[in-house]
Amino acid sequence: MSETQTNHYVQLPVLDISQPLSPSTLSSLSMACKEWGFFYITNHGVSRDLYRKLHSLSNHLFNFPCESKLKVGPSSSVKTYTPHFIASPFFESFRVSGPDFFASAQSTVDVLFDQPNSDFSETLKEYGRKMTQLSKTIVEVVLMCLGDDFEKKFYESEFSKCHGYLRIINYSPPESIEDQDDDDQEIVEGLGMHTDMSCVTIVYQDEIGGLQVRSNEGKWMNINPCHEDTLVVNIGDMMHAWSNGQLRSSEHRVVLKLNNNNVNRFSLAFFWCFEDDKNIFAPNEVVEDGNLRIYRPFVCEDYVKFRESSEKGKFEKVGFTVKDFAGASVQI
Ligand SMILES: O=C(O)CCC(=O)C(=O)O
Ligand SMILES: [Fe+2]
Repeated sequence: MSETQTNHYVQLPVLDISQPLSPSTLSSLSMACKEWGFFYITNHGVSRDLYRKLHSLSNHLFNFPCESKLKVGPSSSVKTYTPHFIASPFFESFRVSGPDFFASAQSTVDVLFDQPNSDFSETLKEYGRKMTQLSKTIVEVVLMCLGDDFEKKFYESEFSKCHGYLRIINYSPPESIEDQDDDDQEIVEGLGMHTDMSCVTIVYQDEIGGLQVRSNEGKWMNINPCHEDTLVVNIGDMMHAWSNGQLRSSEHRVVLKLNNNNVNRFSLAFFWCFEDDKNIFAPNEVVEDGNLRIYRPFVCEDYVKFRESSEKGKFEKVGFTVKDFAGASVQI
């Protein structure tokens, strides 16, 4: 199914993560987190060189024959390789999980390569370490958006056991079609509409673009393709539920144009999540005066399992969100 590309770009604040937060930056960030659940970060400390390396090493893995890649995936309890036709015909991904990113990456490499090779795992170890550091800083900043000193009050007690995993994604371009209108470009979904389950997600997307966020009115808005110097951050369901819905976990998707010179789109999504046995329950201070809780308390792992098993949404292509899972029919 194809549809027509829209040309609306959403305006999002850019947070210089290397600098102390000014009151005006905090206020625009806070607005963006509540309205869009998306913002950009810059000066994140990941070099262009590291991204180039990640891209070329990942391509190497994706270039293995399908039969080899399938050996990585379904055999393990964590679905490390997601083949085409799960999320969409154009989507495939490898997952690398923390905290030992090296070991996780190496278990994939060991299945694919005949010879010992640690280039990929070393690089993933470095990227995992950088994303872990960044995620911690981002969670602190996001907590500041909720109230004065909230990072001091809640970071240690609620967020210090978070863990991360990375999804390395290869989108193959759809084949071009005839009868194309010059103004309106035909598009297909590379990754269907979903919300992330994480507390926060950090996305690197290459220059091709295609990431879109759904506005409150249901309109698809483009998120600028960022170059190596800017990353996209979005709020996921866990943070949304913990903040009693104050921070938005927006529906988003990835669209692919039918004619982009046959170039694959490459992206990296790093998900920073609560520990499995965490009971998510918005603290009193987070529930604004006069408001009630909009989610019943739930255990993180149960939500992840609900998402993985829900028929409509085989993990990446999700029809359900935390609202379906823990939305309170009676407010508490
Ligand atoms: O590929 C992208 O740009 C975003 C991927 C994404 O939203 C996800 O994996 O959850
Ligand atoms: Fe996502």
